[in-house]
Amino acid sequence: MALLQVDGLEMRFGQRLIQRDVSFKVEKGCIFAVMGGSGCGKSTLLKHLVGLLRPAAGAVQYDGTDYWASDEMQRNTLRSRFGMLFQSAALWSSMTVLENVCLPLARQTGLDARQREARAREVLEWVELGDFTDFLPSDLSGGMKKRAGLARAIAAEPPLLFLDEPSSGLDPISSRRLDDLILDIRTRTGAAIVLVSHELASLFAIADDGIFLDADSKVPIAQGSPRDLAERAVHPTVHAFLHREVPRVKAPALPAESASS
Ligand SMILES: Nc1ncnc2c1ncn2[C@@H]1O[C@H](COP(=O)(O)OP(=O)(O)OP(=O)(O)O)[C@@H](O)[C@H]1O
Repeated sequence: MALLQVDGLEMRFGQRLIQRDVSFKVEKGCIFAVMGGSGCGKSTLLKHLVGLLRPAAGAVQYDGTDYWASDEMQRNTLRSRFGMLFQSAALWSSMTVLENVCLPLARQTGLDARQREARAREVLEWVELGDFTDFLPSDLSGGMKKRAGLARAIAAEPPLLFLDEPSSGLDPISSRRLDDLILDIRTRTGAAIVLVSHELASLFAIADDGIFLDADSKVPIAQGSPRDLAERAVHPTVHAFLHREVPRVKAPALPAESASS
């Protein structure tokens, strides 16, 4: 049974359709990419996957349990199995890095205070922030904030990790380090990771599978690993995105008089 299964998901804001007919599965240990141009609905999909938005139609299941068919207590249990890194890293500004990482451990595990601190320090070592545990988020660089956010997301070893553009705003070297870190986290924890990203190098390096959402037709237009799609996708939008090309558009016909002159 898939860790995450999405069937016929339809996403709307009021009457406005964002995407429909979204279906896919994510197995344990898979890194799954949500791809597509700006505004196609990638972040909105992630919010549906973590229970922040309710689908207009369709179902999201975790280990066979339908999220929206569950009662509030079951949903809380399901949510406790997710780790999330939002684009902004969303750290608590008045708490130190260590306190930020301890917080989900208090909510999601039965560890006592001493065990929580030991675990938080261990995870901060993984993301190379072991020397910055007492810093406030405002004293960290953008890349360090992302790594602190990642440490917080993985501290409780959730089986499912959702990352919204983890490498946005990072220089190429920091971005590459973050890719290595994500692969390392998958190896260490066995988590399935659902990732929204525009970074082609990162998508090719780490994603095993994925879905491509199209802003024009408002349906997914390709499924597979970014590497495979780059080689075989025939849809011009997918091809252009993965080869960093400007999509070919039909040239407008010239007015009859200028065409003849
Ligand atoms: N809370 C909201 N209310 C109404 N419309 C929204 C809301 N959030 C997002 N949208 C709209 O939904 C569409 C998809 O937005 P979303 O942020 O999911 O796109 P995206 O693919 O993640 O874009 P980007 O790559 O630029 O971050 C956009 O047209 C956006 O304006």
